[in-house]
Amino acid sequence: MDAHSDFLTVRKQLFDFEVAEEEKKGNVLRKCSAASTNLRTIGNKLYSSKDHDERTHENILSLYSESIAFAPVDSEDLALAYSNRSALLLHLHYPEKSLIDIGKALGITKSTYLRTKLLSRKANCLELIKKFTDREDNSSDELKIPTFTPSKQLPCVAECIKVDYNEQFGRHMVATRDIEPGEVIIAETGHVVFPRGEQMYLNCSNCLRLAWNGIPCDFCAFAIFCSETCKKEAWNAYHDIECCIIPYIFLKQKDKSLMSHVMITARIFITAVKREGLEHIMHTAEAIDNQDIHAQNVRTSEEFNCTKFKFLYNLSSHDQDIIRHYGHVQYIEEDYLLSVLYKCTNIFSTFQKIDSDNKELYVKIFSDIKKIIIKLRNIVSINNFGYQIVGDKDSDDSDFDYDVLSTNSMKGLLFAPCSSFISHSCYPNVSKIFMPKRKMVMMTVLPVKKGEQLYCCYGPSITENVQERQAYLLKNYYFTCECEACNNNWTLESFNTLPPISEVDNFYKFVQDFNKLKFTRICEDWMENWSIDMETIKEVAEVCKVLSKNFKKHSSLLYSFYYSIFLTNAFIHLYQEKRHIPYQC
Ligand SMILES: C[S@@+](CC[C@H](N)C(=O)[O-])C[C@H]1O[C@@H](n2cnc3c(N)ncnc32)[C@H](O)[C@@H]1O
Repeated sequence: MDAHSDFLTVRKQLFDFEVAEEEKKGNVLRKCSAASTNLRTIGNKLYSSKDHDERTHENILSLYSESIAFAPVDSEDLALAYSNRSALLLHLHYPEKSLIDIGKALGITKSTYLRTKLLSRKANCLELIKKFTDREDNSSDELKIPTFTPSKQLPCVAECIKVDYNEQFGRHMVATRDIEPGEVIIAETGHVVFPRGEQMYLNCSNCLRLAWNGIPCDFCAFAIFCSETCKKEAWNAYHDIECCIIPYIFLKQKDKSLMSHVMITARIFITAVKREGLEHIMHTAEAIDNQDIHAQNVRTSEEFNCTKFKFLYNLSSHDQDIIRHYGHVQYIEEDYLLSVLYKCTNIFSTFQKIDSDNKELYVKIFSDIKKIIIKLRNIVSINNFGYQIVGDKDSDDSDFDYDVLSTNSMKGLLFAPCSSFISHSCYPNVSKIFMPKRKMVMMTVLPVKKGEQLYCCYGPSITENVQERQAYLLKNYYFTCECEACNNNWTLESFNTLPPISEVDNFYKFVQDFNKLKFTRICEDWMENWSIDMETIKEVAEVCKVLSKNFKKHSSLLYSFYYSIFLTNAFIHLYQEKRHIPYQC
């Protein structure tokens, strides 16, 4: 193709897209009273239905918050949506949260009828506050996790860890001393997050915190924030630009599960352009793309700055593997992202002025930008973390779901670039938890010897067979797993096949030691009360040591695995953000 036809293709791609078309088709893209009323009405229907459970409460909250997001600024619709959400919050016995929404509604409405209703609800709230304050909200920011001395290489990583490189795993994390189980090794505040499709109006768009009193963006209808601070932070970092494109991305992206990937890509790109300037990031990208693979992987400590584009653009992207898997299908998303950014924002203003006679330059610039967006999208695919939370115990006593991998408990995606240097293992020695304000914390759940690699679990573990887990990792992360468990064909079943007693060197001594540790009491206590504290964790660690001292390698692996699961659950129980939407009302 010659430069002229390239130029025509680029122009067509950038200009043929007519945003108004979507609205002509009746798709709601902006704040709109009718859409807000509609959402409120659906919420009201659910609210007045007979049976409420946790899921119903969650749906009503989401619908009222969505109605708030669609209501035009300072409109009666906005007042009504806040008013309805205040009714739900009072219904859930959250009088203090209800008062916040009542205040917002009173500040807007001109209707005497609504004011009277709101004032009467306010009196009910105050009455209830006299009896008790809001139920405990477990999404506190102040949960204290054990701290560590930061490494010089990466400040969010403990000094007992360094980033290393080899051909087999690429960059990975290695222990620089023996590490005990239970040590915190990484505490990173994610660079950006994006909520999962159906969670968009429940959780803060900027930090993923459950937004009981979510406040809307003043311009678009596609973001809810947990506080004015998050709203401002998002606006300054990326939302001023994102706000103009998000409706179109939302409409175009049929597969809502991919929406978060595209939006995280957009946020990384916008944030980088705002911080470092478009020309600068284009030069950086070109320099990195032209480096040989060794130079790309071995970095100096000065270059480990997680907020810098140079660092982000250097993460693993498996570009060639992705093309092999998906062909060019994925590029449609990036074309679209580029075209809405061009059409609806001034992010490319430096280049938009280029004289269209300089066709070659025009084509080069936009194909270079497209290349950057494609690579960022691939980086997001490989390096994102699913931000998980756990339900609260009393939401369903009989059937408490601790399945932390369940997608139901996933709020959205978190992009935490430093933590993504850690490799995967199906028998991991590190576990991760998610805390408010985009924080992800990793801690060891098995002993790690100096020089050993640290591994967390990207999804599958030895509870699945080797073929299944390898297929999952190849499909989602484009690698054939070379962890110890896969190399040795380990599964839980293969551990279970050995008769434990024949494995013990001195059975009676072992039984004596074991009984001293009252392991059964610990397990019973845990199952009944979920009461795990640091003392219990230490006791279980002792059990683990006795087991590994007395058992030969194979059997001790089984116990170590159970121990690591115990510790993982203990940490989740102690520290991870919990979703407590009451199931009773
Ligand atoms: C999130 S990145 C980890 C950091 C990456 N090694 C780097 O150099 O940037 C995931 C990639 O690391 C490599 N990797 C991680 N765990 C692995 C494993 N168990 N076996 C083989 N490769 C692995 C794969 O290339 C995978 O796509």
